[in-house]
Amino acid sequence: MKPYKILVTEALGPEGLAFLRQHAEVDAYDLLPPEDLPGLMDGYDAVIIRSAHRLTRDIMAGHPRLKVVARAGAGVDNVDLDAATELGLAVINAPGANAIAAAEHTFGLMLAVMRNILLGDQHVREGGWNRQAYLGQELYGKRLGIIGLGRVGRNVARIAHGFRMTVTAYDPYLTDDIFRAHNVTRVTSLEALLPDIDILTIHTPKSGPKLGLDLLSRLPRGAVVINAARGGLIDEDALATLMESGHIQGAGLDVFSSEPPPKTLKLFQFPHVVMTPHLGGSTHEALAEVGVMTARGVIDALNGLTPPNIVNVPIPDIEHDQLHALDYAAQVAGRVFATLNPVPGHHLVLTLSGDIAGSVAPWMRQAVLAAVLQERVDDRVNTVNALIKAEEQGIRLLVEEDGADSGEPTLKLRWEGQPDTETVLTLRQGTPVFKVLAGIPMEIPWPERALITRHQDAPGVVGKVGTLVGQYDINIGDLHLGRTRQGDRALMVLTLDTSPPPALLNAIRALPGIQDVYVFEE
Ligand SMILES: NC(=O)c1ccc[n+]([C@@H]2O[C@H](COP(=O)([O-])OP(=O)(O)OC[C@H]3O[C@@H](n4cnc5c(N)ncnc54)[C@H](O)[C@@H]3O)[C@@H](O)[C@H]2O)c1
Ligand SMILES: O=C(O)CC[C@@H](O)C(=O)O
Repeated sequence: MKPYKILVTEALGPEGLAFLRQHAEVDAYDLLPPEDLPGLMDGYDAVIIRSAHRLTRDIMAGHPRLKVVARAGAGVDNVDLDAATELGLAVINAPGANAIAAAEHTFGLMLAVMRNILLGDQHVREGGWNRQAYLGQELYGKRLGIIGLGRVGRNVARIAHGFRMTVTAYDPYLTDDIFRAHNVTRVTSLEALLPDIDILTIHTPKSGPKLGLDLLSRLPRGAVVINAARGGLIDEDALATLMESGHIQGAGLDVFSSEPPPKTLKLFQFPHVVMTPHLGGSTHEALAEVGVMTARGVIDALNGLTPPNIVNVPIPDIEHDQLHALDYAAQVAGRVFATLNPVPGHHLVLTLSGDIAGSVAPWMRQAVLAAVLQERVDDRVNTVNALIKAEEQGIRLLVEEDGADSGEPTLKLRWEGQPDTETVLTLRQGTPVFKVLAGIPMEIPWPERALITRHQDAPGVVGKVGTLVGQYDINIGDLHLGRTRQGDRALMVLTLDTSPPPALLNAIRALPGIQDVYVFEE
């Protein structure tokens, strides 16, 4: 029996489906009627959609088994990200997997408009041969303006250079280096871009700038407009008005405010508007790439790993193995800290140093916080929703970086004002090593199975615990002792070769001087 059940609501590349089927029972539809989705969500660990479905709060809430939702594509505008995050659902996408396809489709639309390819085709099919009527224009030497120089925008720039176009772009979120690296002239406003280009193409997310009558009118007379990004970025009524007046010569549209567009769409009247049904990412190659990237992300997320294509967690740009090791360290530190200090404070102080300071810190704080909260929140809590759950619990996280940004990654945790709760863990060659536990300095490479006693430092305690463990035929692999000072608070950490039964734990608890016993097992 496979451990997971996954619903795929729309055709996914066969390679992606095959990967999913290695790990999960998969119910895959070529196109699930969207109205059937709400009734089908129960019982799945993950749901993968493409373009025909929307994952709203109502649809995602109330399914205890659901852990991951995925958009097999670049944009995630058809997933309610805030709701998914609050619900602790990891959101996966496939950034860049169809960027080449979308960029090539952009040029398909551009050439179709500039060279009258569809009109010519129709003319020939109708028996015509009027070459003069379909005189076109070259791309060579034209001024291309790109809004959004991301994964698709950069591929568009690359292809444009092949046509010997001059390329200018507007993208306020990127550094100058990226424009230089792609040989693109940077402008810092739409007002600076629009008047000086012949062809405009937009490649932002749905949240990008909306081009209405005012902005589109700034294009020079005779300009061409392409939108293969998201419907609504170009106002369709404004475009129709400017097509009617001849201000805009032609347009290529792959996406629409409403898909499919209504029969009343004014743009249908204009022969120089070329339209395709959201085909930008629809190549065999892109679907294979999208399918595999989405499937891997979904399975990794279900396995508790942090895939690079998770949308609602601030993933650091580090190697997968390093991330995995840090994730484990965060889990261990948070779990042990929360167990040894069961009475929480209001301010959790987390100090990060070494390789986890800087860009790794935003993710690390969520990972640690999730591990701490998992010990005390009934609801689902994970790296996705840790900040929200902490707020609900009245816990504020104070993150400090101690200035050392190289060397062994080290996490220090304590409830503010309670030095006895301090826990320090270092990641040494991939192994978590505690250096302080509950305020007591100790050096403990973390084992797979540990038994910890909290006791009063007194003669005989160690021997009595050891004898009891032996009576249950359990081998002790390692033993560490620490205390604040002679006769005061003490901790003993035993590495056990097999699991201690409840009767043994009760017997240890009953020993004089023992305050508590905890077991940690992988
Ligand atoms: N038609 C299709 O089938 C198809 C296929 C792939 C991608 N897409 C869409 O194309 C668009 C681009 O995809 P991508 O993979 O390149 O995304 P991306 O995230 O890699 O790039 C988007 C770029 O837009 C920039 N941007 C964001 N807001 C902006 C603003 N207000 N002004 C200017 N720039 C802004 C970002 O800085 C980023 O560089 C998305 O909407 C995506 O959903 C459509
Ligand atoms: O092909 C698709 O289903 C989606 C393509 C596109 O909208 C994307 O966001 O990647």
